[in-house]
Amino acid sequence: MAGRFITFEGPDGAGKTSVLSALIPIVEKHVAMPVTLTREPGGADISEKIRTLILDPANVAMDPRTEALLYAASRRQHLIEVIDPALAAGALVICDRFVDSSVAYQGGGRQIGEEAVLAMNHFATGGQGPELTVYLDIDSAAGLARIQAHQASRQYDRLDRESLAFHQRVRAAYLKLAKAEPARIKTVDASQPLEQVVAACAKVLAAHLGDSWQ
Ligand SMILES: Nc1ncnc2c1ncn2[C@@H]1O[C@H](COP(=O)(O)OP(=O)(O)OP(=O)(O)O)[C@@H](O)[C@H]1O
Ligand SMILES: Cc1cn([C@H]2C[C@H](O)[C@@H](COP(=O)(O)O)O2)c(=O)[nH]c1=O
Repeated sequence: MAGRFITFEGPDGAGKTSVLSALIPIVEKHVAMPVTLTREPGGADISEKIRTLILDPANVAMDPRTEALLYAASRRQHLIEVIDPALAAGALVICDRFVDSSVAYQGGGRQIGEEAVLAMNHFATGGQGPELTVYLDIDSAAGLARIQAHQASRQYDRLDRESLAFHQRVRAAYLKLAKAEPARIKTVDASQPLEQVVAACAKVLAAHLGDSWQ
C-alpha cells in the first residue's frame, strides 16, 4: 500500500513544533490512514545522535560542508529506517523538515550553494521527496525574537545562535524555493496567531488530500 509524504518547513521560530502538535490530532480525525509524525535532523536513533552532534553549541568549529554532510547522513538513516517503512505500510508521513531545510540553511545560510546541496542530498535520498510541503513563512527578526523570548523553556541550539544575516539568507532561500516550485510548496503566513496558522495549514492539507480528507 502506498503512503503519502508531506513535509513542514520554515525558518527558526516560525512555529513548526507548535503548529504540528495542534495539527496532528486534526489530521488524525480527517484521514483514514495511520499518521506518522517525525522530524529532521533526527527521527531514528542514529539520526538523533547526529542531531545532538550538529546542534551542540560547543561545536563552533564545524565546517559548513561537514555540517551539510551530517544533515544528509542523518536524513539517509531516517529515510531508510522510518520514512520508507511507514510509507510502505500505507501511512501519511508528516515530517518536520527535509531536504528543503538543507537547501535553505546550508545552501543559502552557509552559502555552499543550493545546487551543490541538492546534488549531495540526491545521493542521500535517491531523489525521493515530499508530494507537498507546507512552508511557514516568518520575517527573520520576528522568528529570532520568538525563540530568544523562550530560551529558558526550549533548547537554544548552535543554529539558533547564528546571526540575523544568516537567518535572512535562510529565509531568502526558502522564498526562492517556494517561487520555483509553487505546485509542491504552499506558503502559510506564520506571523498570524497560532490558531489561524493551524487552520491555514489544515486547509492546505485538505485541499491537497482531496477525497482522502473526510
Ligand atoms: N503563531 C505564533 N504566534 C506567537 N508565538 C508563536 C507562534 N507559534 C509559535 N510561537 C512561539 O514561538 C516559539 C517557537 O515556536 P516553535 O518551537 O513551535 O518554533 P519552531 O519553528 O518549530 O522552532 P524549532 O523548530 O526550533 O522548535 C515558541 O515559544 C512558541 O510558543
Ligand atoms: C533538517 C535540517 C535542519 N537544519 C537546522 C534548522 C534548525 O535550526 C535546526 C534544527 O531544526 P529544528 O526545527 O529546530 O528542530 O537544524 C539545517 O540547517 N539543515 C537541515 O537539513
